[in-house]
Amino acid sequence: MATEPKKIIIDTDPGVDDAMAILLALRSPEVEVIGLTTIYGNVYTTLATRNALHLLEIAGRTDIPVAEGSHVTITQGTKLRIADFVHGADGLGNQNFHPPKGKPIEQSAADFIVEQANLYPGKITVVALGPLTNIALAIQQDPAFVKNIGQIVILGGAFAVNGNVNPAAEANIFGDPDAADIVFTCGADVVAVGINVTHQVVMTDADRDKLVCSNGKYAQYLCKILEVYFSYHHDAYSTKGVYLHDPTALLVAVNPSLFTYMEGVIRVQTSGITRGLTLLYNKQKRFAEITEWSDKPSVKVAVTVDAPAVVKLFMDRLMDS
Ligand SMILES: O=c1[nH]cnc2c1ncn2[C@@H]1O[C@H](CO)[C@@H](O)[C@H]1O
Repeated sequence: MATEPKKIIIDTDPGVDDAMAILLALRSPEVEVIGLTTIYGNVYTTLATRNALHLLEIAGRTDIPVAEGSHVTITQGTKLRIADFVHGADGLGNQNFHPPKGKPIEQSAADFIVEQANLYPGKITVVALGPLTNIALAIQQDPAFVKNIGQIVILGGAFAVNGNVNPAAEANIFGDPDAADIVFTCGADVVAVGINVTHQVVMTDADRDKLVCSNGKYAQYLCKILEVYFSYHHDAYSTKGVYLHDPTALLVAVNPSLFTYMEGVIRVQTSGITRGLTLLYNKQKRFAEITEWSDKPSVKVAVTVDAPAVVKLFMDRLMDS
């Protein structure tokens, strides 16, 4: 008996590696993308929406709705940290593509996520690739959301390693630490994939050459937008290639057995010099005192990844497109 594909909503701030993840999802029969919701992070939300619509037009999938998300943090903060130096001013490698023809739907991202979780209780997976504002809003808007949502896969956090914004914080959590703390402690089925895992998954310069030489339609598109992302990595890291953050997290929804996990309680530091720090309590010690981790629900955190298998799946599916 054929199993039905898993319904996923991708909450995204495209972004070069977001584009990789979205195109990979559209090439993955294990999942059905039922919507994209947008958020600030790699670009501002308005541009994220435009890029999401653009990517669906490139892919010939304008049947998939795009719902625009929040322009401010969960605490109404407007001083956002935008990573245009990683992805280019347009978020897609400074290619200045034509504006998309399509428009976002009238519903907000949070309303769309809540509605879909209600329509298909236990069946929807949200793959969150940016700051977690929209997901926290969904949790606040609907008390039944936590019970209705199937799973929330989060690209975010730096578990027992340095961050990528500063030594304490990873970019998506740093973008809205208050929202992240709400999502990690909400009680839903949450899986976190931090940069301790995604930094093991590298697309090398040689892999890029392979993409360039392939006839895959999506591969050809990605090659156009990769230059800025590659040169940022060459400057910022000593790795010979780029990290596949977003596609790696997407693959948790596609094939969870590519990873191993541990369970524990995650809290997020929301102020001070370690704002955005994610701290996992692994439950190996029973503390005498009540702590900020006591009585909070556990989540799953990815700890290892079959990196060669992830890179291969990514390459194969994009080259064969
Ligand atoms: O150095 C960086 N600063 C800010 N954002 C980054 C950096 N590297 C990658 N990303 C973006 O943030 C997420 C992973 O933390 C990824 O979505 C990536 O696109």
